[in-house]
Amino acid sequence: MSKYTDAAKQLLEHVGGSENISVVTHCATRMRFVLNDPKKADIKKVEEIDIVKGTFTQAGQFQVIVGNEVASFYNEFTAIAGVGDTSKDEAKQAAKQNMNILQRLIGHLADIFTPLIPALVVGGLILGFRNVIGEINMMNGGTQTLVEVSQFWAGVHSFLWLIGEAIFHFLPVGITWAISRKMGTTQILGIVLGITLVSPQLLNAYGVPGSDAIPAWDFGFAQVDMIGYQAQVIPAILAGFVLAYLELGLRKVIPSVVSMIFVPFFALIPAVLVAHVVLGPIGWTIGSWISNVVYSGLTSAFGWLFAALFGFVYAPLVITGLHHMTNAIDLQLMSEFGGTNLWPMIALSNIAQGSAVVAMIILNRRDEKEKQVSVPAAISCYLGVTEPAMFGINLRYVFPFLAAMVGSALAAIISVGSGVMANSIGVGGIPGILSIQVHHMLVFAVSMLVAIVVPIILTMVLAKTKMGINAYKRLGK
Ligand SMILES: OC[C@H]1O[C@H](O[C@H]2O[C@H](CO)[C@@H](O)[C@H](O)[C@H]2O)[C@H](O)[C@@H](O)[C@@H]1O
Repeated sequence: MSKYTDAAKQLLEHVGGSENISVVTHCATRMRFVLNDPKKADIKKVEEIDIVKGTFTQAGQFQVIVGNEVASFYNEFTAIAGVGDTSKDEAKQAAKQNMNILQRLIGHLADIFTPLIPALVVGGLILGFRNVIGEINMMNGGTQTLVEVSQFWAGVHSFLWLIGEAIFHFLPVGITWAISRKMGTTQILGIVLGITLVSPQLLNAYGVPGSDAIPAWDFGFAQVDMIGYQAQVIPAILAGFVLAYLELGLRKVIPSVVSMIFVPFFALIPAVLVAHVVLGPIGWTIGSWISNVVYSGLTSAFGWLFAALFGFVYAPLVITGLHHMTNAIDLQLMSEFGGTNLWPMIALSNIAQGSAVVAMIILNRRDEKEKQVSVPAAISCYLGVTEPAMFGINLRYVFPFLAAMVGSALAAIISVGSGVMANSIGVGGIPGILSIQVHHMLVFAVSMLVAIVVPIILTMVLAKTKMGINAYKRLGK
């Protein structure tokens, strides 16, 4: 019996038992259910469970917000419930859901990038650390970097790139794997497909612009360029879905007695071919187009407006669980422009939510019970995970949530307005500054300060207004 056993049993009962669970997965902070009959879930009782911070229903998916311990809780839950994480039904269920094309696309992107987040965050931390030791002139009176003066740090810098490269340049492997996982198809085939997009046999994507001759497969009647898709998102997404749909289609027509041989064979080879002949070049063009639009939008005269809007709505987007789609754009920006001006706003929004909680800690300093939730929630926000803060505190009172959104919008305007770029996605909280390009660190620090100070002051002011007083009354405080 673990410390999660009781809560897991209660959750199982209140979602309607194992028979009512079609699929259960988890992301960084929440359990995500596809329920056979959503009406059988007793939402009120689920929300009363100690470990549960809140619930949310998004496009037919019932999400239960647990917080940072969700992975351990999930293991206990699935062991008790006797259900696994992915299932063939998942794709069918998703298709049944009543979503328009845009909602489906965003939902797909969120599902693909959620399992990649731990690797992306480690990668961001590593690149951030390399940034500090390799770019900041902190030695010999500010004239040299640590790497320049010390063989040890030069070795560390070079070694860490092994991991950084594996995460960011070999990302297509993660994407095609995540798609096969999401679609309930054969995961190893997804991995193999991804490797064929970044294989060392190909000309590295980063070498393409300066290359005199592009190697090609010569089929006699036609040649196909042997180009790698390092760090490219869209080619991998397109190829991953082609493979998954081919496999799902073939499973229906190939007799099960020979399906183990013929399904992978007839799914993988055409998928790799189509990936290199059609999808790769098209996907690369679409990816460049998307990143150019976002980058131009943020660097245009109206950049501040986009920034204000993004900064304001990012936290509500996190509530829906669809925010992970921004990773696709960040990664595309990184491959196109060597950095992203979108991700710094994400870190700022997370910091702003944490700061609103800090204000609530100060305001409710005598409330010991609330402090058990609010203190860890604020720390978690400052380290990039906001659900415990939003569902545990800010959304319950509402006004701190609003104060954080305003602070986030202002900080985003400063960040984007000053041209801040991050080298990569990083830890989306205070350590996020390590991922910011060195010459932008100072101004980013200013926007961080705004994301801290404005929500704190605004939350305190709003607490004294009708909005704040009503919130306290509503919560019986
Ligand atoms: O849903 C979990 C969290 O997802 C986002 O944060 C995570 O992804 C960020 C990159 O998009 C990364 O910077 C951060 O460190 C990760 O925790 C979101 O920004 C958070 O608000 C959310 O809690």
